[in-house]
Amino acid sequence: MRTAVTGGAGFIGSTLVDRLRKDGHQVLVIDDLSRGRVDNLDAALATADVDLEVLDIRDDKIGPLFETFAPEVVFHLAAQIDVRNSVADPINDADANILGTVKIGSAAIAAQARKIVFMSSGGSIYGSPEHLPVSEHAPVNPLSPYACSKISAENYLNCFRQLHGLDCSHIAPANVYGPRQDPHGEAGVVAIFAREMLSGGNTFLFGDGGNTRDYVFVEDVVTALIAASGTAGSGQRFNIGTGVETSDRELHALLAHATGVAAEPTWMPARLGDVRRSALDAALARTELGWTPLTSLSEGIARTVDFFRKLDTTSSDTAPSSDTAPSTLV
Ligand SMILES: C[C@H]1O[C@H](OP(=O)(O)OP(=O)(O)OC[C@H]2O[C@@H](n3cnc4c(=O)[nH]c(N)nc43)[C@H](O)[C@@H]2O)[C@@H](O)[C@@H](O)C1=O
Repeated sequence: MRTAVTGGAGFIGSTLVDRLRKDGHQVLVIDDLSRGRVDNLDAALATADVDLEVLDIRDDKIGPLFETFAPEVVFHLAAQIDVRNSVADPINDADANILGTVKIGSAAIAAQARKIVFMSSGGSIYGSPEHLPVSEHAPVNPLSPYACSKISAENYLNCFRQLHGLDCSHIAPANVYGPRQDPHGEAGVVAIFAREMLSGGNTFLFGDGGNTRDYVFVEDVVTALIAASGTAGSGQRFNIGTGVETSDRELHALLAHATGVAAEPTWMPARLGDVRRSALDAALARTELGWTPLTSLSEGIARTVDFFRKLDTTSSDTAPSSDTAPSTLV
């Protein structure tokens, strides 16, 4: 199958590209490298099956590029991913995430692609829901421009599906973690703790350390993206998470165990804007996509720590990939 992956040089995107390539697909990566890294694609680009086009998703060249490559499926992961940045600069966020999606969707329609699989954000679009784990039936309640832009992009793609027959599904993950996550970003606490513990730095816990998150391993998210590229789940959003809440304190202890570092965290006041509890109900993905998370948190953390440990010994560059590239947070 011919596939295009926007944001394919980022943390999630490049993991997706690796899987698509191993499954025998042709991949066109579109990434402006604002956050993504070519290093993430080193193995993929060494093959004849993967090409990288360094381009902003809003560039007019996207149309002709898609017409020439003729992807059957477009995985759209490129986005402005910083929630705080979306609050400070909602116009930039809307420009990248809404207009960028309209551009990618229009190019996919013109190139007669079959489907677009969109990276939404299960962690942000429901706000602070009453019941956890939250299902897709819960009302959306965007508390940031970022969440607004993700919901808006879903709506545009659903509209294009009805207007033009370009099929779509939306993958809405919880807190994604794993190798290649950017430890220098605003979010991504697993990568942040791993890097700090391995390099002898400080780790911080905010408030009482009792915030909870649903941590889902990047390989499991990639499995969901690929499962959604078939005919199932037409026009639907799929929450992708484990349904399990892990507190910041518990996460810190798991990372300390995996790195073998016993350092105590530095306690800081609670951060304004931090959600208290978060977990996603992925029942729809289980029934419709046959998806289930295969990686336990302890195994995923061990693999992530292993990645950062090797990076330390093989490179002086301590800044591996970013979240989903040009910019995703989920
Ligand atoms: C939907 C939503 O999802 C994510 O936001 P997040 O859940 O806040 O992600 P995080 O990895 O920054 O924090 C997770 C937990 O970990 C705690 N925590 C402790 N110590 C540190 C610490 O040192 N750094 C950070 N960042 N968090 C820490 C922090 O207080 C929180 O309880 C982002 O993708 C975000 O962009 C987004 O939109």
